Amino acid sequence: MGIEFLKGHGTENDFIVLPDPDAVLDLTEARVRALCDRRRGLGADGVLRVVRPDRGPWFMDYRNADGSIAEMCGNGVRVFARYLVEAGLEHEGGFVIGSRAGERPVLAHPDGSVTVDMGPALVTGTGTATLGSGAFDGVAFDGVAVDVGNPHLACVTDVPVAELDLGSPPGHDPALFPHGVNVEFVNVLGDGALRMRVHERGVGETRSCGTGTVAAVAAWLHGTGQQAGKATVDVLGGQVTVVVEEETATLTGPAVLLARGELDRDWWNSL
Ligand SMILES: N[C@@H](CCC[C@H](N)C(=O)O)C(=O)O
Repeated sequence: MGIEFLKGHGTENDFIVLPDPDAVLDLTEARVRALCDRRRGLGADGVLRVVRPDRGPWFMDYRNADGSIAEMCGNGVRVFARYLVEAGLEHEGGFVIGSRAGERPVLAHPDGSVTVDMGPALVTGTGTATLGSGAFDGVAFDGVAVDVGNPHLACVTDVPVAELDLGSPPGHDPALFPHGVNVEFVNVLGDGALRMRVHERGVGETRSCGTGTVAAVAAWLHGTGQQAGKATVDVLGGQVTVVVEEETATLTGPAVLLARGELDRDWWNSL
C-alpha cells in the first residue's frame, strides 16, 4: 500500500498534505525536497504533515520546499483546517491547530474559507532588503521586521511590486535575521487595500504567503502610526483579508483541496 497524500492550496501557495497521525513517516529533508520538486516530484511550496500528539490538538508539521522547518504557515494552516474538516476529523466551525509557533484557533466557514487567529504581529525593528537582480538590482528597500511566529521583513514601497524581480533572494542583515527571513514588498493601493509580492525563506518567490500578508498589514499600520486596522491584501494568487489588533491578528482566505492519491512506496524508500 502506498502513502496517502492530498494536494491543496491557499491563494495558490500550494502544499502536499501528508496524513500521518502517529508520526511514523520518516520525513527527511531529501523526501520533502523530492516531493516538492515540480519535475521529479508532485510539486509544491511546502509539506503539511498532519500529526496528532497525545491528547493534544492536531499539529501542523510544516516544511518548506527546500526541506527546512518553519514555525508557522498562514496559508498552510487554512489548508490544514480544510483537510481536517473534509476528513471528518474536525467539524466546520471553531477548533484549534497546533504549530511550532503555538496553538492557532481557526474558524472553518461553510464556503470553504478559513479564518485563523494568527497571534500577535510583533514589530521588532527595521532593516533593508536589497534586490539582487532585475531593474532594481542593488537597490535597498526599507522594511519593518515583523515576527508572526516566523520572521518577516515587510517593505512598503512606492515602486510598483509588479516591476520587481524576485528571482534571487533579497539581501538582508543576518544579524537581524540569524535564521533567515521572508521578505515582502508592499504597495498601498488605497486605505485598507494592499498589494504584495513575497520571497519566502526556504522556497523562493511564491504566489502568496499568509504570515507575510499579516506582516505587510502590520508594517503598513506601523508606518502610519496605527496599532490596529484591517486591510485586504492582493497577492499573485488571489486575495486575503487581515485584521491586526494590539493583542492578535486574524487572517481570512480560501483553502482548497484538489487531489488525493498515494505515493509509491518504492519511490519513497529510494529517497
Ligand atoms: N507560505 C507560508 C509561510 C511558510 C514558511 C516560511 N517560508 C518560513 O520559512 O518562515 C505562509 O503562508 O505563511
